[in-house]
Amino acid sequence: MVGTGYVGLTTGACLAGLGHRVTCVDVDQAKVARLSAGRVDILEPGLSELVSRGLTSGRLEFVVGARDAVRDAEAVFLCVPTPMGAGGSADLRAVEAVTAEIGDVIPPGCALITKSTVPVGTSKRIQAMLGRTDVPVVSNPEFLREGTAVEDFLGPDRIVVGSDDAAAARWVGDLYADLAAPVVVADAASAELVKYAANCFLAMKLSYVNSIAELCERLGADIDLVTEGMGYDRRIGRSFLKPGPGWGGSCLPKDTSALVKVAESVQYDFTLLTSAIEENIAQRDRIVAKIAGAVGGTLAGSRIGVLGLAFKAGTNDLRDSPALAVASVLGALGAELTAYDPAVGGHIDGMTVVDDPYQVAKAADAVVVLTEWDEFKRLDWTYMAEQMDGDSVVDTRNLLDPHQILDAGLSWQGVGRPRAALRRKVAVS
Ligand SMILES: NC(=O)c1ccc[n+]([C@@H]2O[C@H](COP(=O)([O-])OP(=O)(O)OC[C@H]3O[C@@H](n4cnc5c(N)ncnc54)[C@H](O)[C@@H]3O)[C@@H](O)[C@H]2O)c1
Ligand SMILES: O=c1ccn([C@@H]2O[C@H](COP(=O)(O)OP(=O)(O)O[C@H]3O[C@H](CO)[C@@H](O)[C@H](O)[C@H]3O)[C@@H](O)[C@H]2O)c(=O)[nH]1
Repeated sequence: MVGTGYVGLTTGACLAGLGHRVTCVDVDQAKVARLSAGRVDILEPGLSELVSRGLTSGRLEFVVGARDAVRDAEAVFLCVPTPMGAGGSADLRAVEAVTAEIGDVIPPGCALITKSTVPVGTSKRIQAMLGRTDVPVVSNPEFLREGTAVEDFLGPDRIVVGSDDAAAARWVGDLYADLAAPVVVADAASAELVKYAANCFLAMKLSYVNSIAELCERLGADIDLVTEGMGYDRRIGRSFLKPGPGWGGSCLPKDTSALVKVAESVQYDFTLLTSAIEENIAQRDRIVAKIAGAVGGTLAGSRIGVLGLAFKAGTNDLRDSPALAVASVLGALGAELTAYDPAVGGHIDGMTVVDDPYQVAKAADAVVVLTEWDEFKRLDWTYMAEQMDGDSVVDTRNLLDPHQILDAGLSWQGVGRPRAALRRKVAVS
């Protein structure tokens, strides 16, 4: 397993738990030392336990240096980063570096598997770089979500394996036999495209929901009721319908951008997807405007309490966090920010990060919810109101019970929920 991040560590620890012998490799020596001592830095329920069990059983080990690690491997998984590169395409330097590092020492017959998200054509490129016909290259994209990585890995909706060597693809699919998930066996290009097609579909779904939320505000409808009504249609589904400050995280932004670039490379103008990306920026700007409105129109000199910094609840990952993006625009426009996130501490430029949620309310003109942590629902909002100078609460995740906020003497604004929508929700039977 090359790369011990969200994907590599989860895959390694889970496969060890399923009985495989796994060596996890990273270039980060300090991380390897921590992991070898059983210390996991990321917030992933169940992962520490799996790592400890793997270490104790001897089925899991952590090392620096891929060359030695792959010498007697039957399968090598590439789980290294593929961030957004200059110009918006996927940056494949880590994938290529590992391929170059191990290319001449992978044993014949060993499958080289891309679990990293890589553009269509990467399997072919790796095969060409290897210059070997005795090492099949297989695409096996990963669909786990951060915050539920172990649960998602062990209970996937599907496994996708793709290669121009069909037998190798099926062999990789068999590694997951214990997971009882449907296995889609494909050619390499199709498997690589599944990953982008899925992530970009999710991003488009969210941009669509955020657009409908905007319409709700302008038309006096309630997005919670609209999405509830939509979600019962099994063709649409109930999940991924929550409006918010925009979608983010380490995957959706870079993967949407990369697919636009892939489309450009074959002269296809993917306007549906570029619109979804533009809509995501517009959503962030509308949220900033809403917050500005809540402090009287001028952010300069205002004091804003920020609840939530992570890109979604359940993770301490700040990569491409919409919460941080909104906060940084507020800061750039002159607002003074005090922020709290249950999973994030330390210094962040442009704001004071505190470790007590009530401190964000101190002398604040407005308090803004940017990440949907359940903990914020349980705050004593009467006490929050007493701490504040102003009375505005902007709930960009529609997380709080508006009635509780109003009862505390504060004003409440959500997303796609005009004030008229504060009436009781219509029950669906
Ligand atoms: N994070 C997710 O939820 C998720 C889900 C599915 C797919 N993916 C994809 O999986 C890939 C990895 O993502 P991640 O979030 O796990 O990354 P990450 O940043 O959490 O971890 C990557 C790890 O790879 C290590 N690394 C970098 N270069 C290396 C090299 N040359 N040799 C060995 N190790 C090296 C880094 O030190 C780091 O520990 C990306 O392509 C991503 O798009 C991520
Ligand atoms: O109803 C919703 C659901 C999500 N989001 C936002 O969308 C973003 C992405 O959320 P999520 O998809 O849960 O995060 P990730 O952990 O990045 O997972 C995505 O990206 C991974 C990396 O490719 C894939 O493996 C997963 O299948 C895919 O869901 C976050 O900012 C969320 O706050 C909403 O605003 N409303």
